[in-house]
Amino acid sequence: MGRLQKILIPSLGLVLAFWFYSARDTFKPEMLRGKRVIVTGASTGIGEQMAYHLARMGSHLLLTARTEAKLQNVVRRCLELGAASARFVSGTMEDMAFAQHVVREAQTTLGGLDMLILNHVGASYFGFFDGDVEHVRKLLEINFLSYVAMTTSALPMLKESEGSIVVVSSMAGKVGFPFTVPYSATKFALDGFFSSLRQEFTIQSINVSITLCILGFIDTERAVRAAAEVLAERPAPRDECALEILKGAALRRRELYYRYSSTRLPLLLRDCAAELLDYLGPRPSPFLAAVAAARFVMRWRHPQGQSGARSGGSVPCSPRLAAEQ
Ligand SMILES: NC(=O)C1=CN([C@@H]2O[C@H](COP(=O)(O)OP(=O)(O)OC[C@H]3O[C@@H](n4cnc5c(N)ncnc54)[C@H](OP(=O)(O)O)[C@@H]3O)[C@@H](O)[C@H]2O)C=CC1
Ligand SMILES: CC(C)CCC[C@@H](C)[C@H]1CC[C@H]2[C@@H]3C(=O)C=C4C[C@@H](O)CC[C@]4(C)[C@H]3CC[C@]12C
Repeated sequence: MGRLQKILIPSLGLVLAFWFYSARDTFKPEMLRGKRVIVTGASTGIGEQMAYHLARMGSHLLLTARTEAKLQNVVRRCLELGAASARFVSGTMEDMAFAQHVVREAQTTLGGLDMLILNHVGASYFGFFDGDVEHVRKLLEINFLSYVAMTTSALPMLKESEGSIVVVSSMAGKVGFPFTVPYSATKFALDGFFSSLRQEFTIQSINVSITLCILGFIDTERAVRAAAEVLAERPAPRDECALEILKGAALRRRELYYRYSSTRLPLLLRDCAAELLDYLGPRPSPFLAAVAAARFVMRWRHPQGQSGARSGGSVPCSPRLAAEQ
């Protein structure tokens, strides 16, 4: 009886705590109706899918990316799907002045902002770190500094609306993963900045939520092109991923994990047995990695039609694949 009490009561407590914590509120699409939302990196991939979901929910959309022609199509589709309004601004997030300009557009065209979704990501390579420091700097500007610049400019509007910031990050921003060294560094930086900022908001009673999204492998074109040959894991669907991000944002969650089994569960292991995770965890299948490396060497020797490898400075035996545009 004594042993039963010792095990049963704490277990029951844990189950109740988990149930209470995970079922606090439920998402309803009306939560996003009429909301004024910026989505960055909205010309393709997860950002494009978020724009379509928001359009169906009746939000006002301001979309951005570099490629005008793609943005035009996404805006047209958003209007067909029922967006309250949809427009775009095209430009590069390498330029902090452009990042700030997008936020000013929300002020002038939407009269304010309820949600800032930071999702864009600059092109990088999927292969061994090649020592290119300039590439790391440029990627930090696109994937990290522009997020900081947009947040800073948008804060007065977000304070006014008691709105939300959504930061799209990755498992590679929580654990070290081979072949994504520069990318991973930029995602870790996001966690440091936004998790600290969230604490300051709490101390200052600033009612702006920050949702950090920890994603696993998703089936967007660029990710599949870059990594599907090397990774044993099957990518998760981008439209479902986009909806989960929006649900987490609307419910003002601090972090969200998609998919849970390939993100939250390995992270629990990281926190209690980091070396075990290094050994077991985010590691490509050795067989697939060898096949990819062999294919890479073939392409490197016969570069016709090859799109992935950069000329000069790259390590010939690295499985650098077509992650660059
Ligand atoms: N797919 C995956 O497996 C995973 C993705 N993630 C994260 O999800 C987010 C979306 O990823 P995903 O949809 O796969 O990415 P995509 O490569 O499909 O899309 C990236 C978007 O960013 C835009 N972009 C690229 N460079 C710039 C730039 N210099 N300035 C402005 N915009 C730019 C692109 O448009 P354009 O080229 O027109 O500028 C595009 O709209 C990213 O933050 C990524 O890190 C996280 C984990 C896994
Ligand atoms: C602990 C393990 C069970 C989970 C491992 C998850 C691994 C396989 C997942 C987590 C994050 C994923 C990468 C990512 O975030 C974004 C990109 C950019 C894209 O252009 C090319 C693909 C790439 C590198 C993804 C590759 C697969 C990664 C490493």
